[in-house]
Amino acid sequence: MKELSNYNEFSREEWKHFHGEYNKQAITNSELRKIKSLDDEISIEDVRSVYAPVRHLLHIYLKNYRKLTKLKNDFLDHPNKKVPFIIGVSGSVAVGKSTTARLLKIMLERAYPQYTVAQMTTDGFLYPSKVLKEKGLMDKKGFPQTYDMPKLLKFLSDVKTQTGPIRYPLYSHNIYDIIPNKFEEINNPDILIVEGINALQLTENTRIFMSDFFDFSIYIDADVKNIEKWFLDRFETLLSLARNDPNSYYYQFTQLPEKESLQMAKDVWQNINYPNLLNYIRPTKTRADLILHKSDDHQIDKIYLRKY
Ligand SMILES: Nc1ncnc2c1ncn2[C@@H]1O[C@H](COP(=O)(O)OP(=O)(O)O)[C@@H](O)[C@H]1O
Ligand SMILES: CC(C)(COP(=O)(O)O)[C@@H](O)C(=O)NCCC(=O)O
Repeated sequence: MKELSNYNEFSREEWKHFHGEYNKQAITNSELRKIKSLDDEISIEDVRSVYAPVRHLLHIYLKNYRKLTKLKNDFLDHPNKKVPFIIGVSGSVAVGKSTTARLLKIMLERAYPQYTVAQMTTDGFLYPSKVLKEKGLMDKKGFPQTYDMPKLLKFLSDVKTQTGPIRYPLYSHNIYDIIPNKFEEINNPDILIVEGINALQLTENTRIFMSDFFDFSIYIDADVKNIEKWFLDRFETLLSLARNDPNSYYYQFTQLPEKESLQMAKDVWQNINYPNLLNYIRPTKTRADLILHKSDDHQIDKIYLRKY
């Protein structure tokens, strides 16, 4: 069976017609500036042609989800309380998950001001460096065994079942570690977007998986050579931000000759992030409801929507 045979494939030309409100709720340049992570350049054209129909599709799923939740509660004679609709976003390190998640958040908030939308990354559930060092996993960061999955699954279960604020830990690329004693809160939003390389993975030794909590899932795909380039570009940006910041993890590399620091980043890609993509992330692609494939300039060139 072909890898994507259970998906309908669309070009951006075909996809852009898939909503009844083309050009309505258009996003402005100033709003776009808000969602940019580091040096990215999401094009207005992508927002109009690709992400606006995605937003519309998400709204269809959301309306259906709410209806079903209510009917189920009626059936059980339970009061109908709000349960967050969770969107999972997965894909390689540096493919643009957080940029996409932020864009979707802004677009959903703008189109549906009646909904509260929250967004977070699973990075905060990586074990702290101290624990990774003890386990000999420092050169495997991002691999499935480097995440505290029971804690992450408990967190998602709390989001679906509790009504008050729920805390979660934070990871910083700048210090390359979990930030000690720093937490963020999720407070019963209408929509929660969860992005992470592990979002669609099946966990060993648990009865449930992250995807059990997702009401819609997206995988961001691109050719490996492009992702590697984006990883290296981001590394350079992090390096230039760290030049005057001795507290940054990246500061040490600013002291090396440029050729050496770039080679080091290439090694990190080759020895950690690429094997992770090949063995643990890419195999989860066909679990997503929607696959967005990017071309070399980050523009989405193909869209795959799951048939069943
Ligand atoms: N649509 C885009 N256009 C241009 N650059 C982008 C886009 N999306 C991501 N990038 C860039 O690619 C790199 C990785 O993006 P990021 O969102 O941090 O990825 P992830 O969350 O998957 O690790 C960053 O340098 C970011 O600025
Ligand atoms: C923390 C991460 C696993 C998360 O991935 P991301 O948010 O970059 O998609 C990744 O950025 C990472 O640190 N990987 C380990 C190797 C490295 O890039 O330094």
